[in-house]
Amino acid sequence: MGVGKGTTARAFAKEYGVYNIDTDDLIESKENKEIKKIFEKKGEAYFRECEQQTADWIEKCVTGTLISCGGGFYKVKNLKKLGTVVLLDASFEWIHNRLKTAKNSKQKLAKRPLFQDQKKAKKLYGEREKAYKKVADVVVNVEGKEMEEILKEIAKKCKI
Ligand SMILES: Nc1ncnc2c1ncn2[C@@H]1O[C@H](COP(=O)(O)OP(=O)(O)O)[C@@H](O)[C@H]1O
Ligand SMILES: O=C(O)C1=C[C@@H](OP(=O)(O)O)[C@@H](O)[C@H](O)C1
Repeated sequence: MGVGKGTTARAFAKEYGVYNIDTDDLIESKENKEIKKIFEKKGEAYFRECEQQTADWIEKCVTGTLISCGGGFYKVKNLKKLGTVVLLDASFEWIHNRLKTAKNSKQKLAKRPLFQDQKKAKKLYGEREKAYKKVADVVVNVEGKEMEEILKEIAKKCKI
């Protein structure tokens, strides 16, 4: 949540001339609702089902594409069948601080239902930290780094 998956994926796609898709965008489009509204109206469990359906579609239909995802997507059953898993890593405090001090920070926090309560968000981060590292093929620490450096590190570690 807020580490920069979407932004980095878009920058990477531009730099390396590949196509990229985002699982949250795909879900919003299919459901014709913003993520926030899906959580409000149908609940988190339903959203997780949407993520699994998206993962199933990716496994069946998508190749040669950079995919960014939501922070909970790592839980889909077939994650390791989808491709190289890149973890963008940063501390909770750093992520929270960047979101908090961003230009339209209210909006950025509001669109993330699981980031509404800072204590709960930190707890979730703590619970996921180990699991993220376990599923990742490649880990790139992004804290305090310029985008150019992040992109180079991803490309090098993924041998692109
Ligand atoms: N490398 C970066 N440098 C500066 N700001 C960034 C960078 N990556 C992301 N951001 C900012 O951080 C916020 C969260 O990024 P986003 O890509 O939406 O994260 P995620 O997809 O992981 O939730 C956005 O406001 C974005 O503009
Ligand atoms: O961490 C999570 O469980 C979620 C992260 C969000 O995406 P970002 O990681 O882009 O904020 C979005 O998928 C949804 O609000 C749930």
